Amino acid sequence: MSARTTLTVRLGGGRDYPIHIGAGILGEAELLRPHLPGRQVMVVTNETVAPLYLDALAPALEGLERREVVLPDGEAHKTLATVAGIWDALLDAGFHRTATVLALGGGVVGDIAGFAAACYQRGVAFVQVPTTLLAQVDSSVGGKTGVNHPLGKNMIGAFHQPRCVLADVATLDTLPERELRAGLAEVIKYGLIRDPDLFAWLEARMPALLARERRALVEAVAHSCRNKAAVVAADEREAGQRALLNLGHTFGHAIERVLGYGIWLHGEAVAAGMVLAARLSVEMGWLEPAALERIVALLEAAGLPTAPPREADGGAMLEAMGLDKKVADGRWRLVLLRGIGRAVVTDAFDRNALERLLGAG
Ligand SMILES: NC(=O)c1ccc[n+]([C@@H]2O[C@H](COP(=O)([O-])OP(=O)(O)OC[C@H]3O[C@@H](n4cnc5c(N)ncnc54)[C@H](O)[C@@H]3O)[C@@H](O)[C@H]2O)c1
Ligand SMILES: O=C(O)C(=O)C[C@@H](O)[C@H](O)[C@H](O)COP(=O)(O)O
Ligand SMILES: [Zn+2]
Repeated sequence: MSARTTLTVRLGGGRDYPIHIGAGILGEAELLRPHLPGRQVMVVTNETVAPLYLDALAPALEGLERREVVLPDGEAHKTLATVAGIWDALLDAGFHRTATVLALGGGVVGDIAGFAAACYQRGVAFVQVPTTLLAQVDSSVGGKTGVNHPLGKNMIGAFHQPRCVLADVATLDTLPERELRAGLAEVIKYGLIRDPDLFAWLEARMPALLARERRALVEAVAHSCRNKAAVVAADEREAGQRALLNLGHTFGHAIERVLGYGIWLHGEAVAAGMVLAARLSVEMGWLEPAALERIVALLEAAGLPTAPPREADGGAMLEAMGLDKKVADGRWRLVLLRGIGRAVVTDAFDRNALERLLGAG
């Protein structure tokens, strides 16, 4: 694979969009400019990312009417109140329907900014410039935007697709180690749900990824986005197979909520959640114990947790899981595994086994 690559998310109806992946592409105007409907751009970023990357982005926006909103950092700020602050800034600036909201940051900034864009004047253009591994491999693609509610993760939101995604892996140089590892959880997820070759590649290339070798990072982002783009193109609004992207998330979101948002990182909670899903799959006789061992070994190699934290009470986890967005008319659905690279969405799981697994039986 070359140092840079471009993929396309195929939605049809004139809504296809590019994902540009490379090192040092942040300031390249020609990648961004064709996707901006007007001259007004509101850059939404946070207090950590702004001093690191606002200047590097500037050449891409030269000559435009550019404003910034700098949010406080952290999952705890992924709230409706933060979104309201962005709407205030858009109105204060006199921004019109031809404005673009550009998210510069990780998944938290992207989810918040995307939701602000989805609602402002009933929807303005949105561009994603993800600067964490997790955001580059997952959250910047696919159009899920939104915020948390005290009772549940991502409970308030909208589907609002970006016009363009610009993933500059050079920005990952400054990412804290713990955040890099958290991003790897979502990469491993794609291997587990639909790409056994990616899983095997990760088993071989984990040291290179942890060493942040550029080539390995570009490949990991490209493999991940290729998988996500295919799933999203086939099922944009999660009527069916898109729910596979939720592997580990019913458990993971419950961990995040029960501990308090921001205590465990999203990727960490998803890692532990994927192991719980794999263990339940083994209990059901759907997954070979040897596959579970491979999954645990890969997550350990990435330095990720493979069990929920002791403080996450099983009963509280179950209660949180009952609010999951895949629950339909009270019928729970989980993403389970029938092999590495073969996930299913199912309501045919053993409730007693689930309760035993969480220590809530
Ligand atoms: N919309 C989706 O499809 C989707 C998919 C997966 C996750 N998510 C959401 O994404 C969020 C997690 O995103 P995340 O893991 O990117 O966390 P994050 O946005 O909190 O970023 C992690 C940390 O890294 C900092 N940071 C960002 N870029 C940096 C850089 N280049 N150098 C140094 N520091 C940097 C941030 O300020 C933050 O402190 C969760 O809220 C999760 O629910 C959404
Ligand atoms: O894009 C999707 O679809 C996903 O499920 C990707 C997940 O990694 C992501 O965490 C998403 O925000 C979870 O969605 P939710 O609908 O369960 O809130
Ligand atoms: Zn996720």
